[in-house]
Amino acid sequence: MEKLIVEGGVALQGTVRISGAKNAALPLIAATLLAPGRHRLGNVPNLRDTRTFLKLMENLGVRHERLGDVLTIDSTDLRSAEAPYDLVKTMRASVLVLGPLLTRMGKAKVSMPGGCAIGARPINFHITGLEKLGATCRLERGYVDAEIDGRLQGDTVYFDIPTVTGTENLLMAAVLAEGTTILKNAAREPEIANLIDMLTGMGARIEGRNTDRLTIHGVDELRPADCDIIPDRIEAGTYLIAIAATGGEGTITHCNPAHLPSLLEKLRLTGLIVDEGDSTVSIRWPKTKPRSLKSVDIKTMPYPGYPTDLQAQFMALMALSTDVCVITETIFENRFMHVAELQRMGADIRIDGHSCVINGHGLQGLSGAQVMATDLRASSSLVIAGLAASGRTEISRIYHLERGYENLVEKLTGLGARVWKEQE
Ligand SMILES: CC(=O)N[C@H]1[C@@H](OP(=O)(O)OP(=O)(O)OC[C@H]2O[C@@H](n3ccc(=O)[nH]c3=O)[C@H](O)[C@@H]2O)O[C@H](CO)[C@@H](O)[C@@H]1O
Ligand SMILES: C=C(OP(=O)(O)O)C(=O)O
Repeated sequence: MEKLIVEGGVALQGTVRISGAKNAALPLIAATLLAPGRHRLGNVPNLRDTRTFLKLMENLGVRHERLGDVLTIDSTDLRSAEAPYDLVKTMRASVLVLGPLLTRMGKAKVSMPGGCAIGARPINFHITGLEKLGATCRLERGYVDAEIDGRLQGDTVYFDIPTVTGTENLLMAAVLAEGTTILKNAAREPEIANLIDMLTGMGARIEGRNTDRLTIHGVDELRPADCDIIPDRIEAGTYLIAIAATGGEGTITHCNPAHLPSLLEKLRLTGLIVDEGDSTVSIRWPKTKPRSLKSVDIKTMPYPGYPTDLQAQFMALMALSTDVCVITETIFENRFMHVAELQRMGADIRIDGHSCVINGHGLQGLSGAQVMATDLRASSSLVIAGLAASGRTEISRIYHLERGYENLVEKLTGLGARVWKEQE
C-alpha cells in the first residue's frame, strides 16, 4: 500500500487545471446502458472510481475505449443485468446501474452498496421510487432484485430528502417509461443537469432542469449521444481551499465558478479576494500583513447550499483561522472522521453532535504528523492540513484519495508543493 508524504509550509502559487467531475461521469456512463450504439463522453476523469465503474459495465457486456479524456462506450451487446457485490462494495455509485438496467433489460440484480465511513446511506428512496413506477423489488441476500412486467409506468415520485443518486436513478428509469413521471423534491446538483443534458441528447424529453421538480415524458426509444462531463466542483473547491490554507495565491482553470456559489462566498468572508472569470477562479490576499483568515461558520445543505463533499476541507482551513466558528453537517450522520486526524496535527476542534466547534490557531497553527485517510474527502482535508503544517505529514490509506482526485501529486507539485508517494 502507498502513503502520501507532504513536507508542509510552502505557500502554493500558480495555476491548476480542474478535471471532469467524478459524480457526473459515473451517472453519464450508467446512462449509456439505456441505448445500444456508440456513445461518446468527453472530459472523463481517469480515477479509481471511473475505472471501477467501467469494470462493472464490462461485466454487464458493455465495451469501451479511452483516448485521452474521451471515452467511447458501446452497450449494444448487454448480456447481464447483475451488479455483483465485489464490484459494488468499493463504490456506492454502482447503484446507478439499477434504473437503466431495469429499463433496458426488464430486470436488475444489484448488490446493496452498504454503509461506509460517512454514514448508513440507505437506498430506500431509489427502491420506493422504482416501485411507484411499477417495478417489483425484493431484497434478498444483500441484493436488490428488481423486475418489471412490460414497461415502467409514469407516476409521481416525491423524495422525502433530495437524493442525488436517487434522482439520477429515477430519471434514467423514467425516460423510457410509458407516460409522464414527475419527480418532486428532486436534487438540484449540477451533476443532475449534466445527466439531463446527456439524456436529452439521447432523445429523452425532460422539463425542469436545475429545479426540484422534474417532469419526464417517456419516449419509446433512445439513441446514442455525445456529451461532455462538467468540471469537478469538489476538486475545484479543494484546490482553492488548499491554496488559501498555505497562505498562497493562485488560479484554478477549466472550472465552472457558477457551480461553487456557497464556497466562493464563504472564502470571501474569510477575507480573501476571490475573482471569478468565465471558467477560472483566482484567490489572492488583501495588502495588509500579516496574512490571516477570519473564522466563518458553515452548514452543509443540498445544492445550492454548502456541499457536504467540501465540509472536511473547509474544517482544515478553519483550524488555521484566527477565531472560533461552527461547522454543522446535516447530510451524513458520520462525516467527522477527519476530526481525530486533524487533532493529531494540532487542530483545536470539539465535536458537539452534528456540529464541530473549531478554535483557529492561525496560519502557522498546525504541525505535521502521521495520520490515516478514512474516506475520500476526509483524506483531502488531511492533505490540505499537511500542506499548511510545519514539518512532515505522512498520510496512509491514500487509495481513498485516488477515488476522486486525478493526478493529485502532479497537480500539487505544479503549484509548488513538496508532496510524493512512498510504499508503506
Ligand atoms: C456518486 C455521488 O454522486 N455521490 C454524491 C451523492 O451521494 P448520494 O447520492 O449517495 O447521496 P444522497 O443525495 O442520496 O444523500 C442525501 C441524504 O439522503 C439520505 N438518503 C438517500 C437515499 C435514500 O434512498 N435514502 C436516504 O435516506 C442519505 O443517507 C443522506 O442523508 O450526493 C452526496 C450528497 O451531496 C455526496 O456527498 C456524494 O458525493
Ligand atoms: C461521498 C463521495 O462519494 P461517493 O458517494 O461515491 O461515496 C464523495 O465524492 O465525496
